Amino acid sequence: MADNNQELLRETDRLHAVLNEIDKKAVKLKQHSGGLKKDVIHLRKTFWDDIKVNVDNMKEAIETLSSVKQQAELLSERERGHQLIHKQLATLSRLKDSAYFGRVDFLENDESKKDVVYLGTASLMDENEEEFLIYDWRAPISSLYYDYSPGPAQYETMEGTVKGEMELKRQFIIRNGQMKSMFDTGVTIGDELLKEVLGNHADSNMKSIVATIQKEQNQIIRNEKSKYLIVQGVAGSGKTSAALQRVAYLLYRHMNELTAENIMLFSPNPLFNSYVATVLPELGEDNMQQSTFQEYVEKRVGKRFKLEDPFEQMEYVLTADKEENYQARLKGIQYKASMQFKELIDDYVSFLAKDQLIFKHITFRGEILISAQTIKETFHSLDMSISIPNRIQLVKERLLKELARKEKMERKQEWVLEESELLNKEEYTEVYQELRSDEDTFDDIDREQRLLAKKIVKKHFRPIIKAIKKLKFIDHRAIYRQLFSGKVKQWEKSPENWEEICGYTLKRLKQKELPYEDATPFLYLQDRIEGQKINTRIRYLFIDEAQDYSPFQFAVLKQLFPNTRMTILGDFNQAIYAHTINAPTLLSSELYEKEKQDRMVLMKSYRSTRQIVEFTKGLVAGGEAIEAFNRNGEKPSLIRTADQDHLHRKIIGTAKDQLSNGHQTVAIICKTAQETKEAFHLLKGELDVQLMDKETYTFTKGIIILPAYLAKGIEFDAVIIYNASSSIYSKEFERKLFYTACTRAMHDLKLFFIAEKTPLLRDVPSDAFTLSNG
Ligand SMILES: Nc1ncnc2c1ncn2[C@@H]1O[C@H](COP(=O)(O)OP(=O)(O)OP(=O)(O)O)[C@@H](O)[C@H]1O
Repeated sequence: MADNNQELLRETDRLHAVLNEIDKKAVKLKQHSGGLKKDVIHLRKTFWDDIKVNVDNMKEAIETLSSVKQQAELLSERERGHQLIHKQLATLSRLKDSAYFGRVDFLENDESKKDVVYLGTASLMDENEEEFLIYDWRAPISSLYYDYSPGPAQYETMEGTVKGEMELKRQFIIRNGQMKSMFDTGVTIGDELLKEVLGNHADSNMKSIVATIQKEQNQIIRNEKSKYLIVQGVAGSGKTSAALQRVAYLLYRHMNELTAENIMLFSPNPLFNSYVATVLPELGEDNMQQSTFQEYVEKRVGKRFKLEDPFEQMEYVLTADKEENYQARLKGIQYKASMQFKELIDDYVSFLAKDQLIFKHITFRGEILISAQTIKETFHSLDMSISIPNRIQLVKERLLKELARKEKMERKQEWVLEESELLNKEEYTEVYQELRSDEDTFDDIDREQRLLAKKIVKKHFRPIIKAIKKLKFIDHRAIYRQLFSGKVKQWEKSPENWEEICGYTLKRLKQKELPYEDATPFLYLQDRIEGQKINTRIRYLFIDEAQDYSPFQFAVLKQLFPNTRMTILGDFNQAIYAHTINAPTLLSSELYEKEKQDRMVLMKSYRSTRQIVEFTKGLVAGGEAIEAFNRNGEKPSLIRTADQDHLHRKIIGTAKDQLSNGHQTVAIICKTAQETKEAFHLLKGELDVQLMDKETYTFTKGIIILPAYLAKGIEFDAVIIYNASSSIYSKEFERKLFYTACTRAMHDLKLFFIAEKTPLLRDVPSDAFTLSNG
């Protein structure tokens, strides 16, 4: 047994021996690094000494260039070497703190000697570089630790399955190089260690979970089979954690051909980006690329519209139900997320191909250089059987030719002469020098003037050429608007309420606003006309909070990343956007070809105490199946208050108590940004509270106040639901938002309300919470 003193002594001795080896390795590396550093400094100082610069003739110039190149290569090789050592030293320092966290003894079938495998965040060899003192947790054999309890066990390698018997499984807690505890486990990963980890306080950064990865999470981390790996996991089941460890795993598995530059994570908001940013560096890996879908859309829409973000749309859906267009917009949001709308756009593209594409004039100095009508005629003069994007390319070529002709003609214009007279001295000298280098021309005044004119016109035409190359002559705004106009109002495939949807959309587009629900269709239509943009750099894409994406968005992502493997993680119970009401999302299996998808389901929640999970599972349909990890705390409390003033007094007292009880992050979660702002102004005089809005990129410990949709993906020691009254959370479609808010709590959940509590609590068993008057 692990508490056997002899065993503990043996393990402590081994730990010391390993630490010793780490020290020795570090010393060696430092010596080597010192040498390299000197080399680098020396090379930089003497870079030009060994190079004979000679550019008198071509041959000499080539020789000079090649010796510069050689010298630069030498320098960069030394620099790379230095960086590598720096990285290795950082790994050793991590191992010095916590060398390993697990051990398995495994006897392979038909072998007489067992393998003793110690698992840590990186591997370490012995002095002779023969035996592994520590195995990286991502090594094939390490899988045993996550997948089996003692008994028959097996693991996969490149060569096939290795079978045998696991004779021992042991866990260690090693901190600052000290053995804090160790225990042998029977079950997969002992509850003890997990309980200890989960009982800790929340941080403003996520932590790595390598020591306690659960079997089903390990399957997600190591899955390499399918193009689409789809994970439906209940709140707090470790989806984001598994995704990040999976990134680390992939970087290890494919270390020679994959770098962090080839992996991208789409996350729900910028705050989440900073929340997860420390996990990979903690594991010694570089962070993957991170973005939000909105960032991608924004970049592409550019300045053409005032683009709405998903949070503004959410705010509208939650607060504007009294506005006259509300229903029309809601229907529009749902329709525009669907594949039906995508099909309608496809039909529209065929219609455009005939003769309805809209172009912009190409203008110069306030005059039309090439009219939209001419561009249109050019487009329609081309063979109809050629695809639109190819025809656009041909139009582009012709426009560039035409522009070259116009550029020549422009040189004779009066303004060019005027501008050449107005050139300042520097500009003139520059031109003059250029002319001088052109043999025998400097005394030819006419020639000089012509060249000057050429240069001036060229400078002015450059932005036009650039715009043409970027296909700016297509009027995408007008084309999208036309889709909703009288001209094409009656589509065979248009939905019942198409007129209403058109009315609302046109109103927004005319104000140069692009509602969030129109952003994806707008870009899709643009791509159908210009040709698709394809990203080949990203080889693995992770989409967290996948329930927020519509089938239409997925169609666009699939086109953008045709060869990318995707890991798609989400929870249908947290689908809070209006387009997901009774509609498929990125988690729906019908979006994927059967043979290309692998689906995993996580039912156990690790984040919250058993009492919080028992409460929150009553909030959603099918919640009975959600399992709680067995960690105890207080039951959530519902506190009735008389009015807003009373509510505030109670919240202030509760938040302060939670902090003094040792909770480090306390979140007051409101329904909307509007409610958050109002509450913040009323509370801030008496409570040290930080306001979080969509522009907040980081948060620190203490009390924060934020709307529920920004709390997505994040967790807090204690959560206060600001106002769970029936007047605030009254509609069925707010259920998932309410569930998302409550499931952010790790240890403590308190809900306040005025007069009557929300009807969304109706199915929560009364013994799952305490109810009191404040
Ligand atoms: N195997 C594990 N060992 C230790 N901690 C774990 C493990 N799995 C999950 N956790 C912890 O549970 C919490 C929730 O994990 P995570 O945020 O990854 O869940 P999620 O499924 O993405 O949640 P949500 O959908 O609610 O945002 C985190 O604190 C995480 O560290």
